[in-house]
Amino acid sequence: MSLDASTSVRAEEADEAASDSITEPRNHRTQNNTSQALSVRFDNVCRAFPGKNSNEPHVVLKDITLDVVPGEVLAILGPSGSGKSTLLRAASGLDAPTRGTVLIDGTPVNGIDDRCAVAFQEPRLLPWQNIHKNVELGLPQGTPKAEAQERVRRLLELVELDDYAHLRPREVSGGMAQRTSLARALARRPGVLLLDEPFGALDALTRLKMQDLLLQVHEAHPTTVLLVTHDVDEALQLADRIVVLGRKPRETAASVAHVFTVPGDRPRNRSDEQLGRMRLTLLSGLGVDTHRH
Ligand SMILES: Nc1ncnc2c1ncn2[C@@H]1O[C@H](COP(=O)(O)OP(=O)(O)OP(=O)(O)O)[C@@H](O)[C@H]1O
Repeated sequence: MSLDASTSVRAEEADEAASDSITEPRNHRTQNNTSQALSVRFDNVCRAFPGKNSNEPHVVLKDITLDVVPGEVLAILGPSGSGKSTLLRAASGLDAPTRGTVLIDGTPVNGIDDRCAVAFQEPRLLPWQNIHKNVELGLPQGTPKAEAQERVRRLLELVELDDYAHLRPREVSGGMAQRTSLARALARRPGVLLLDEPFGALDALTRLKMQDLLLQVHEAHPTTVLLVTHDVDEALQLADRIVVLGRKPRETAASVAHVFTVPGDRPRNRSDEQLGRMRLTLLSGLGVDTHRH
């Protein structure tokens, strides 16, 4: 994001928006300037916040140890408040663990990390800029002009917005705005793409279309993806593995309760029986009574 754009972002969005001001990754490029997918390691990550009504800290995440291989799509599921977004923020450097380390490509994350790009549930576009410009804002600073134009053109094509590039965010649908946000994140060619409920605010049909689009995007840019979602079916459709965060009885802190490897190649058949069984297991792991389903 250019300096003038980043300085005009609303204050309450400033910390997340800082992830959009990430500059060109320094050491993670191949010679043809495509990004490499990078590994992510959560090494004994704990995060506690000051307790609201007591001196006791509010421990949210405890002893999270997890390896994500380059190019993997990892979905993170868990009950509301179990620390999914907090875990993602630790990977992006928007937040820091109280204990433990996050390593990207073997190097600790220390502050906002230019190897990651983040997309949130709300697209957070600049309302006074058109779609083309909003995608362009994701480009690393110093991208040569001709390359920048070509990259934005290709991304707009990839997310099927090439005919709408001249419109402003208020003139497009929620799904189109979210596609713009995804293209902006990809413009940086991140080694790790962090998606926090990216389709959570969309209607059911648009959400399914966006899932298919994300698969196409991942095929075109096979980066490492960490996807926080509440949607079990979305996780089963998109992920190589699904991590479920959970708490022990009488504890506030969540840790890794289960890790599932999702069977079958993508795109997966949504009515596959094996996936259906895994769906029930996941739902019951999330505390949903599955007997009636
Ligand atoms: N900056 C903060 N200061 C204090 N507490 C925080 C802060 N950030 C998160 N928390 C607390 O950490 C807990 C986990 O929040 P987080 O948003 O990571 O959960 P989540 O699993 O993503 O929730 P949801 O599914 O509802 O979005 C919550 O109790 C929240 O209040």
